[in-house]
Amino acid sequence: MPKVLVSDSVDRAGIEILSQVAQVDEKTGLPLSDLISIIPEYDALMIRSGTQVTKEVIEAGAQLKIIGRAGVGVDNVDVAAATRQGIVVVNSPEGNTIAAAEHALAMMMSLSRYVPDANHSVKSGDWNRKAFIGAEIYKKTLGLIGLGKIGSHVANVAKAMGMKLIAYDPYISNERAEQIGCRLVELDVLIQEADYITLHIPRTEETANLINAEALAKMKPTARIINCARGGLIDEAALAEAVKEGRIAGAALDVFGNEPLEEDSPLRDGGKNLILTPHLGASTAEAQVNVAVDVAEQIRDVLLGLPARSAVNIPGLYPDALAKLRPYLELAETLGNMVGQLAGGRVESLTISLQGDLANQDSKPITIAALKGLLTPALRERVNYVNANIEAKERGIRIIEMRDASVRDYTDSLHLEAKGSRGQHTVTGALLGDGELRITNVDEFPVNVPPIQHMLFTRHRDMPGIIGRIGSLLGSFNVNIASMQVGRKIVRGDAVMVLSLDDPLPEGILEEILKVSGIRDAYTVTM
Ligand SMILES: NC(=O)c1ccc[n+]([C@@H]2O[C@H](COP(=O)([O-])OP(=O)(O)OC[C@H]3O[C@@H](n4cnc5c(N)ncnc54)[C@H](O)[C@@H]3O)[C@@H](O)[C@H]2O)c1
Ligand SMILES: O=C(O)CC[C@@H](O)C(=O)O
Repeated sequence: MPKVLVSDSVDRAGIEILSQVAQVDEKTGLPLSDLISIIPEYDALMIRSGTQVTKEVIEAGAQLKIIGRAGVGVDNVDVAAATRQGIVVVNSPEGNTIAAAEHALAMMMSLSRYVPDANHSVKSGDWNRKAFIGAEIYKKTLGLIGLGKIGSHVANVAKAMGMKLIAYDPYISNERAEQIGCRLVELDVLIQEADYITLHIPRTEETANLINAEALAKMKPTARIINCARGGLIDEAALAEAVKEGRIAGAALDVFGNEPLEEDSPLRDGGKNLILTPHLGASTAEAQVNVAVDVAEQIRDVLLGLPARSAVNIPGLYPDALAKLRPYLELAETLGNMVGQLAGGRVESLTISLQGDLANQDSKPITIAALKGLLTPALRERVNYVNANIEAKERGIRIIEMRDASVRDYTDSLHLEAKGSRGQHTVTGALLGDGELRITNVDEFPVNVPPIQHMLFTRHRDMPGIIGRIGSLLGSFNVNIASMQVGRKIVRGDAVMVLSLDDPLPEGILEEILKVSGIRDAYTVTM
């Protein structure tokens, strides 16, 4: 009988499902070293946010077939290490949507009417009605940062309560926002116009510290901000100061940069205008049953040799088909991610061309993998092989599939073309004999580079000195170049440069690159 380790507390409904097919051991609060020493015995691991599934845990889990996260965020799992080892990582992308949305709404109402402090005051023997004069939310403007599943539900409820809605989400179409009754605006406008700001975005390189001291300074003095999404989106020290000094009216946080929140965090001294909860967004009886059942069913299915429905890293295919397709899926996902970033946020269409021998393969999983890659910068772990198609359709992305067996530059290659806010861009990639990925063409210019985490692409005029100038500029910002490739069709004509970098590009450098004579465009791509 297979063995499942449940290392965080999950609802009994999940344990009962697992017990039908496996021996289930519940061992919560294990130190990392203990987890590493016992994990080799297990076929599956079920967690919430309390267990850190590091590379070491995954490498020790020689028998592991699946890691199930009873919740959305897989930030506590090294997904790349799991994928390399062929371990399926599954989550429950929707099981706690309503719970998290309702918590954000509860925070908004509590902030407006000082519910926590008023409650505390009565319980301490006081009857002070003057200290708690609140504000109405009716006819106030709610600014939603992120209009995905949770943001949309918050918007619908807030609309019914008479609020005006504005939203900032660079990956959502105007049509979708209109359906929800929201006006899409730029971030700066939202920050300056909203009476309430609520965040419903993942934490990514792009969103880390999105609400910093500068943004807080632009908010209305009567405005209140709520974060029930992820820690690290708001500068906590700057927020504590802004609330303390009355530069904004209040803040409510459920999530923090470090959890549990540090004892000496300045947020703890925020008074009645700062409400803190210990990451309770998903903590409803209903959500806990939903996520436990959703994930336990997937673990059961994978242990029985069936596909998982919400795999974050590997699509829901039968194991044999999956083993054959996996390298192409990785290629498609990488190219999708890359072409989406080159095309800019709001992608209108994606054309996927299967070339050479690949033209004879089942295109569906490859298209889904490309869409998953395309949507990953926006949705992170919320996009998976199951929902990528639906998410793309909801965003109004037109998908075109093509096959051309006659293209024979490589045995098989994949060509993606995306049209977005920065125009039309293309990327082609292939698998080398050893299974290594190669980008073989960018914007129809031939190159030969392996994809890596930090990359810089330029469009420029092929002319003497340009490569040296870009190299020196990166050097002056202390950015190390791992490799560099130039692709051109004719000498001294149009060209592309692809630089693989050891370090992320610091702020401001793109503007400097664009000033270099001969450079027409420059884009960063982070994988
Ligand atoms: N507090 C909790 O317990 C709890 C519970 C569930 C979910 N969450 C978190 O809530 C967040 C939102 O979840 P969801 O289910 O709505 O996710 P979702 O994927 O459905 O929506 C996220 C939205 O953010 C948008 N987005 C991405 N990058 C952006 C950017 N730079 N600027 C503006 N918008 C951007 C995306 O386009 C998308 O529409 C996630 O971080 C999730 O982990 C927290
Ligand atoms: O309560 C939890 O397990 C975390 C909930 C939430 O942040 C999630 O990512 O699903």
